[in-house]
Amino acid sequence: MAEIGIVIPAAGQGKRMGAGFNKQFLLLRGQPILVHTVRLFEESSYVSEIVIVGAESDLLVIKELVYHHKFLKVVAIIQGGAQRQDSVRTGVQALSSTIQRVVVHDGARPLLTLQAFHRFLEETEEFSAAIMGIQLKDTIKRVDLSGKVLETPPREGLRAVQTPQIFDRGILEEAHHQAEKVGYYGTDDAALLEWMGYPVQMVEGSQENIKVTTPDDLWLAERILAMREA
Ligand SMILES: Nc1ccn([C@@H]2O[C@H](COP(=O)(O)OP(=O)(O)OP(=O)(O)O)[C@@H](O)[C@H]2O)c(=O)n1
Ligand SMILES: C[C@](O)(CO)[C@H](O)COP(=O)(O)O
Repeated sequence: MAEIGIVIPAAGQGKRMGAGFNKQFLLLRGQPILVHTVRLFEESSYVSEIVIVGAESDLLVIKELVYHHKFLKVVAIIQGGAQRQDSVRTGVQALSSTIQRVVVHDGARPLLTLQAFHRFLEETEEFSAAIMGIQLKDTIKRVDLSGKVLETPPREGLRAVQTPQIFDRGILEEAHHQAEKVGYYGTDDAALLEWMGYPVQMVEGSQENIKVTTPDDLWLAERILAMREA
């Protein structure tokens, strides 16, 4: 398997969490969310390098955490941008030039397991771009701004998308570069490749791989981790 470089965007403000500070530092089983996320990749034998992208005001704390936990694969801790996409673009640039396969994983998804990550790597090895997603449990409706229902898209063809997302570095950098040039923003990195016309493969994700976004997610994440420890 090719050498893998990990980019962890962790430069958000966590507004929906409402903690008043970056949610990556909230504790789960006594450890900051970001520590859980980084540890997973530190422990993976497939991973050579990790880049963490943080907000300017958080960089020192992140450096201390990396030092304290002896995360030796972390090669750079750099300042992020205004949007997640800006943070990822900057993060990819900080990987060594030898890294040609890049995984992007939200700092706010601390529940990915080594087993799920390795299965993802194996299932996506042949694809230049691939992502994880899960089937939807609810019916989805498209609505207008007033709330009027416009349509009910068939659920079979829909997935709720997660990270990790894996890419050949060349096309990821090209997509980010072109998107930046014209000011195109997507809510994940795969959207930029789709926009460029590159194929993106979907593989099955994990129901437990939630993004800790709101206080109820923190509650759920704590319970999932407690269950795993039991
Ligand atoms: N400018 C930004 C915005 C987000 N992120 C990161 O992208 C991931 C997914 O974003 P999200 O869960 O939306 O985090 P926040 O942007 O912090 O949340 P909110 O939108 O509630 O402020 C997070 O790990 C977040 O830190 C980032 O690196 N740079
Ligand atoms: C990348 C992502 O986690 C896939 O679901 C999601 O799009 C990030 O969105 P956010 O609004 O930046 O949390």
